[in-house]
Amino acid sequence: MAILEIKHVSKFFGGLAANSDVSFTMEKGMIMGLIGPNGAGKTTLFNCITGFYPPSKGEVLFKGVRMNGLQPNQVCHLGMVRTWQKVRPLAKMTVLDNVMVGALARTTSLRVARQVALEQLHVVKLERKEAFLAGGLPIGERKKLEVARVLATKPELLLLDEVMGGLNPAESEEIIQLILELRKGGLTQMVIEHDMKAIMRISDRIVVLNSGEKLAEGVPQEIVNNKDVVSAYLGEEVE
Ligand SMILES: Nc1ncnc2c1ncn2[C@@H]1O[C@H](COP(=O)(O)OP(=O)(O)OP(=O)(O)O)[C@@H](O)[C@H]1O
Repeated sequence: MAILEIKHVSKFFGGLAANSDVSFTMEKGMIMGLIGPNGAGKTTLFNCITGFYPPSKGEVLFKGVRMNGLQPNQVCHLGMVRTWQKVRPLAKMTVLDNVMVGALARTTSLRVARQVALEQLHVVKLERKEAFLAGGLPIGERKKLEVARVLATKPELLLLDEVMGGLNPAESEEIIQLILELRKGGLTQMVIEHDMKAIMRISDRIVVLNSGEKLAEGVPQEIVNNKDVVSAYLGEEVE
């Protein structure tokens, strides 16, 4: 059974269709790349999947359960969680406490939450910063902190929204390796990313959105060779 089924999802803001009749499915353990030009509707689709917006039409099934109408915390509890393009850590709290907030979605024990948070800081290689204030971290480490915080909620499906945005090549490479490590551990992931080389490397399949609609879907090689995709990205580097 597919872990995620997006069925004919549309989202309207007044007269604007930010998502229009989008359908695709994801199998457990895969990485799905979600790409498209600016304003294509990628973040809106994340919001519709994870309960931040109710879809105007269509439905989202996670592990066969209908997500429409659920709140983000309920969706998180069922095992699906997203990161944000613009990371906003709890600036005046330590790095460890930030990650404990994620862990507390699953436990009421501070001791257990601390243990889970330390494990996740180790996964993202931020363990040496556990006592630092989150607000003082540089952007590369803030992004890792955001990933640790959502990992601490123990998701089965993780949605990453431009987690490499604003990072230098070395920091991006660290995130790529992290995403690949998480896949090895069996975590299913959907990744929005503008860095085409990165998305081609990590994705098992890719969905392309354009003006709210699904323009194409396939393995990376099919997407690179798709004329419609190339023309949607005219002027942007696809390979
Ligand atoms: N809350 C909102 N109210 C009104 N319009 C919105 C809202 N959120 C998004 N939009 C519009 O919906 C369209 C899709 O936006 P969205 O942010 O989903 O695109 P995107 O593909 O994630 O873009 P980017 O790559 O620039 O982040 C845009 O035209 C945007 O202005």
